Amino acid sequence: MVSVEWLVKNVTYRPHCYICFTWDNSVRFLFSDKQPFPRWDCLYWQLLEALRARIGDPTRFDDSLMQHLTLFTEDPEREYPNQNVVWEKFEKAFIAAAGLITHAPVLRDYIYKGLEELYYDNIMYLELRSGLSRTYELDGTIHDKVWTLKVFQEVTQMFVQDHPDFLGARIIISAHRLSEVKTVVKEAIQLQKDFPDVVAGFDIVGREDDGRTLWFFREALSLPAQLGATLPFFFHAGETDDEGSDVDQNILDALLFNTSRIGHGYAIAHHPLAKELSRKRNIAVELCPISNQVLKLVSDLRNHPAVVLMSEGHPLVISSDDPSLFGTSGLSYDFYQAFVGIGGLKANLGTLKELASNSIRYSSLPTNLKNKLHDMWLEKWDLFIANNTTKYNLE
Ligand SMILES: O=c1[nH]cnc2c1ncn2[C@@H]1O[C@H](CO)[C@@H](O)[C@H]1O
Repeated sequence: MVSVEWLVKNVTYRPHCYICFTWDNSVRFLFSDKQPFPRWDCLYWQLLEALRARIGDPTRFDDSLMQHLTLFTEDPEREYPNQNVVWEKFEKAFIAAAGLITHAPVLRDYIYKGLEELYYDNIMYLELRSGLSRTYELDGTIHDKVWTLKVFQEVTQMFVQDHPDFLGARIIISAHRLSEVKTVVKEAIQLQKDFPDVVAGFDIVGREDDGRTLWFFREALSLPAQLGATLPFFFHAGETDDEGSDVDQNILDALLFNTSRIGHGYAIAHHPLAKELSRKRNIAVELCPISNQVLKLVSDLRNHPAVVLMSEGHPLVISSDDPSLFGTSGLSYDFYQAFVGIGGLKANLGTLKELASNSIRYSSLPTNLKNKLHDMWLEKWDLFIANNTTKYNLE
């Protein structure tokens, strides 16, 4: 969520930060008040402060750290020849960042800073997918998910106090498809009950193509209904061009499990029944145009199925997926790509207005807050148009 520039230039310069270079050319970070013990993936931890004092060119070193935390490369065609290679690097970057972000004092600053970056891009409300990782203190004390969720709630409230035109933020609790999904569903049910204002729902994340299907998790996903609990689903589904495979069925299963939105939904184009269901039930597809290009799902946006969805008036919203890993921040970059690349020559101001309005319409907010947010946004929109009619020739 937060730019890697901040992670490297601010967070890694804080005291007690250790680094380790792994055998598979990745890095790990750990804050500790004593020399950390070797781990299976990390034999030798070095205090960053001491390491930086020894090396000649700290700027180059910091640049190399940033490269570990993003997908940026000078030569993407050569470095990432296919989806497998780029996904491997992608997951490594998440693991590298985790050591920094899950340090309890950093997490507080990180959430605040993340909201700030969105706020500077005129974003007024956030729905964030998060695994709610456990967090750790300098002495090794571990906090559980409840603690992490409370911190998210506290920091968000603080941010809203400081920025009254920001409405708030909610979390979609996300389980990695390689994890114990059933356990996470049970936890999520409880957290949704205890924090109904903060927990929007549940999702399963991680690479879809070589992972377990939604159908594989059917028992876990039936739990909320069986227990009479509220746990709206916001499934990633159809982030694949692997037509006809088991994972290609996820999109239909997501709908049959009553998903509230569909993350990516790239595969929807060749499932007419799923497309019809999604349209009829008014289930929006979350487009992530930059993610789809960087992670090599599509090389040219004009070939993105959303080109057709948009011209059919299918419910669509824009999402940035993992902005800092793609070297972007906020949402404007993705709006731009959707506008120019997917909307094409027929896109106009009305396209942008519809997409922005959809963000609110298809959010998980209760109706009264949705209306409030929509009014707040419309006022800003009208003011912008009024002030810029001549400048941008908006007539
Ligand atoms: O676009 C995506 N599709 C599926 N999974 C994703 C995407 N972006 C991030 N993650 C997953 O979220 C985890 C971090 O919490 C990562 O491990 C990654 O697998």
